[in-house]
Amino acid sequence: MKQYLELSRRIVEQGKWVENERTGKRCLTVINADLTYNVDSNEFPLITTRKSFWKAAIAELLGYLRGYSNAADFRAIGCNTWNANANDNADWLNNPSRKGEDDMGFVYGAVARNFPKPDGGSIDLVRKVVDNLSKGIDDRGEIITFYHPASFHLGCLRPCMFQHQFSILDGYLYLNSYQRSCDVPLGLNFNQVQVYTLLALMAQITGLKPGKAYHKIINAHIYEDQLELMRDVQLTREPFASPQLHINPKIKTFEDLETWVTLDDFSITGYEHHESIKYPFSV
Ligand SMILES: Nc1nc(=O)c2c([nH]1)NC[C@@H]1CN(c3ccc(C(=O)N[C@@H](CCC(=O)O)C(=O)O)cc3)CN21
Ligand SMILES: O=c1ccn([C@H]2C[C@H](O)[C@@H](COP(=O)(O)O)O2)c(=O)[nH]1
Repeated sequence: MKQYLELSRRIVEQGKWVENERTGKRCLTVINADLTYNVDSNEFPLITTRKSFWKAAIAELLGYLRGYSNAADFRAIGCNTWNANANDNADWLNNPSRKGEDDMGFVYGAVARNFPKPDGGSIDLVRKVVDNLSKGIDDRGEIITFYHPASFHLGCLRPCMFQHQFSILDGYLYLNSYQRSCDVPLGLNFNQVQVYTLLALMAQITGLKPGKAYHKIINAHIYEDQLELMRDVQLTREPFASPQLHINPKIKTFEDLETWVTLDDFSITGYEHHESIKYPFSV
């Protein structure tokens, strides 16, 4: 929580204004932030200076791992975050490759699970990483990437948290996650949960002990219509201690994640928080 507040404060105090053409709004922006999460000691990086709807963030992660590319599939598992990008953005609505209501196109997990090969066919990057880690193999390239620039025209949004690399060292599993663009008031609240949970889940299904997760953010910003709430409300609140995340120990394989796992398999204890803040969302 301290890292989140420090980054938010840094943007408020040192950020520069940048015009964003896609949303038509200005963003107060800083470049580069490195956050570390202690998955080994179960310090779940949940925002405490406002109420966090953390389950939706885990649902979004599950949808990515399953390769979903439709906002209705995300809604069905408890996540509403893709409705606007799938259905309310004029550029995407006019894109001839959009396959109707709720279609997100070729994005995120759909890319990683079917990563196109230049010589034809595709590979499943998630499966490859899970299979190797389960055998204790780290080939120094255990990378799940959602980033496929040649396909950007086929999706509603470029991936923001675009790559996750796993490493094994001394029996511990580590994760480095990369994020090119970060909406700190709204997106980061979810992205912190996702980086943490991805390492915890991957360790659990591969039989490794979770170590640290490292989260690198490149462009970290606050939209102009979010600034007042962040500066005058959220940043004036005192944070509480981190809660703990509990994952159903019956989840043992990637197939479990793909088939029966729901949000009921995740719970937290020790979550003390201030009241919710409703930040504006830019489509
Ligand atoms: N401008 C923007 N910011 C983002 O963070 C973002 C995008 N666009 N587009 C793609 C995804 C969708 N994400 C979202 C979308 C909505 C919320 C949101 O409204 N969160 C609310 C409540 C969520 C709920 O009730 O489940 C929040 O208060 O955190 C968060 C992340 C993250 N990403
Ligand atoms: O997981 C996510 C997904 C998206 N965001 C934010 C970051 C930006 O504010 C927008 C995406 O806009 P671009 O013009 O494509 O950069 O969504 C996030 O923070 N986390």
